[in-house]
Amino acid sequence: MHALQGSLFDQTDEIRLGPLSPLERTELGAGAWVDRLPGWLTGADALFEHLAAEVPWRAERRQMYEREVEVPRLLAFYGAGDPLPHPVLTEAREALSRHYAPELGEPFVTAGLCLYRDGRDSVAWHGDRHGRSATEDTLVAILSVGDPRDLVLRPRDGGPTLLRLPLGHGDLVVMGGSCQRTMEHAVPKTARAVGPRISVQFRTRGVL
Ligand SMILES: O=C(O)CCC(=O)C(=O)O
Ligand SMILES: [Fe+2]
Repeated sequence: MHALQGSLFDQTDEIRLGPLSPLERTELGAGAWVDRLPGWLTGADALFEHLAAEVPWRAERRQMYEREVEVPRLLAFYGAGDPLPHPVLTEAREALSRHYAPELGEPFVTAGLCLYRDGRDSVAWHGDRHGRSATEDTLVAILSVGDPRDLVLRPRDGGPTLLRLPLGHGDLVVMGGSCQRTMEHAVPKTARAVGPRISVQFRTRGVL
């Protein structure tokens, strides 16, 4: 794993969330949208180091045709009521639940964590469509720390990539509306020399 290159913009060790008011929405069509707030969290490098060391990361294996292959990223999952691995993540979940309550009508309850060790780690095109999000609109909020990696979005029924969002160092992105059903997202592999990134995804009950 590459060493994390500390961001010039994030030389503080104090781990702190800013206000959510500067969130900016991009409509993607067919009821899908994305909200963005770069640098929501300051002290992101310190949070990265804490999570990289303290979270019980698991390598998962997945059946691919005849072979079992390693999923190219490390994972951890915190269900409803599980204590999160840093108090600022609880704060983040609560702030997001408050901010989106009028639109979402329910709180964020779970946290999925992914560690992309280097540019060979990735996640393929998919929607978070297990459970209720297969048929209902939902919100998935992602807080990223570590070196930025691109989250890319395209329509599910074909068509070019509509958005390429570099996410790292405390950036927040929220996928909403029909996004998980009408769009797909991915974090592609990259040949660039990138350091590790951790993504924290907050979801509602029964959405995976
Ligand atoms: O790395 C990310 O921010 C995206 C992860 C993702 O799409 C997923 O785990 O469902
Ligand atoms: Fe996803």
